[in-house]
Amino acid sequence: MTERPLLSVRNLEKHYPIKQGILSRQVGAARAVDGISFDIAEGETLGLVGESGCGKSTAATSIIRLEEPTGGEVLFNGRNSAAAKAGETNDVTKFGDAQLKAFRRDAQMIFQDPSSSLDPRMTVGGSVAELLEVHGMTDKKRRRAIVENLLEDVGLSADDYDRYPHEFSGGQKQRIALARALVLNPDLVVADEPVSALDVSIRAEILSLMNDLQEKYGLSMLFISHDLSVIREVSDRVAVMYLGEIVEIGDTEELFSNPQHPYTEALLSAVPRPDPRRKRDDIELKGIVPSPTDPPSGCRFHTRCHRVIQPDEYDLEQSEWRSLLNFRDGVVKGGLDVEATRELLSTGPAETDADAELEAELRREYDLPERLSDRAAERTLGESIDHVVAGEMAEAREVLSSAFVTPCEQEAPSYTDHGDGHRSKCFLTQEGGESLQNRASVRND
Ligand SMILES: Nc1ncnc2c1ncn2[C@@H]1O[C@H](COP(=O)(O)OP(=O)(O)OP(=O)(O)O)[C@@H](O)[C@H]1O
Repeated sequence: MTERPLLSVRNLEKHYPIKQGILSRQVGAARAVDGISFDIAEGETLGLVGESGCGKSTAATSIIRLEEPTGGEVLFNGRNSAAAKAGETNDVTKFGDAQLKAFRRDAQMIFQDPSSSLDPRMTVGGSVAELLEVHGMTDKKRRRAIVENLLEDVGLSADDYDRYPHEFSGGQKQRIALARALVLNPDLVVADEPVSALDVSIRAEILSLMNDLQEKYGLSMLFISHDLSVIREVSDRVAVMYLGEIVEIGDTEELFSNPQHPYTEALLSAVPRPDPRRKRDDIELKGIVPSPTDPPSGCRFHTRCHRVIQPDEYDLEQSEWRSLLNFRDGVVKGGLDVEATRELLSTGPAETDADAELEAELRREYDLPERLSDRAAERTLGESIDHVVAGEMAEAREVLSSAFVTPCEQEAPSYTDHGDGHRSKCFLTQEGGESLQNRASVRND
């Protein structure tokens, strides 16, 4: 690793305004990327992983300045981007037109759909060579020679120069997109889900080609995927993103073998195992990713976390505590439709006790046992369910939101350093310094 990283992203933000009314007044913001920081060294691949909607693509397009970031810095030390020129900024977010043009040589992007970067009316060679022309190469023969060479480098043939995109398969089109990304000899390639749209049989070929090209061209890469197996294969380091934030970052093998954030742990538990007979505790990530327009308070993952912290006064099974918070949120945030549940039950046998049946159904719906293992918590839960059954929702909300509060929602955790650049953002490892592996494993049965 050289002293100065090729790319340093610092507190990068992209907030989309939410407007309403005829005057289009701004009423809020979608915090798609909300203060992310990382470095990418020369020749290094950083994998960026997370569920759909967590902000990966927005991070990519903001870094490359296809969209204007709303905050933070993107410090870039590429060959042509003027960083070397005394007195000029190396912050991409502040680049003027000339610097931006140079940056567009140094930093290239590859998208999930290769067709998006290919003009169907141009030969593939023409659309790759076009970039050389735009950046000042006037010699047509030279352009053709360079592109023919490159087509061979990406596993196509020089003869493919005069063919059109529709004559190629998806995998071949992604090879052409790679040639297009590489023709200006960039320092950085940002690849956003480059193999997700391809047949599984083709994926391995393209990934291995990308690995080879990276070595040959000495590229740095930001590789985005929702698929941890793909990320593991290509990345030197991995950043895990959740709802606009990076919750964990570290060397690939370290992060995979010793995850420090419950979200990473849950993502890893969903990766297919080489040997399915090997026992492992599957962690089911329940619920959808909350909206970046209204992210949860404190730790953003607390609404789904299987390790969400209990207050000292209770001694509940961890899964009970999770269910209790889900029930609380259902009542408090209005996700629970008591009348619909009651109506559904009213089709059952007439002689059953409707209120008792409703209580049982609510407990079933939220995976709450007949009785919680903690007596005080059970008393409070019982009281709140009585209110719900009686239709006293305000009272139920009051009881639940004052009795069941997790420290995880009260303030945001800061990063804990686990050594060698491995950092995570969770109270569990922050407070005791104890690793997740040393804690009792948590299962969702
Ligand atoms: N132009 C926009 N205006 C408002 N919100 C947006 C806009 N573009 C994206 N978002 C929101 O920002 C969040 C992050 O989206 P983004 O596409 O970056 O996520 P992602 O992790 O790349 O997901 P995917 O893998 O599905 O593309 C989403 O909630 C999305 O709805």
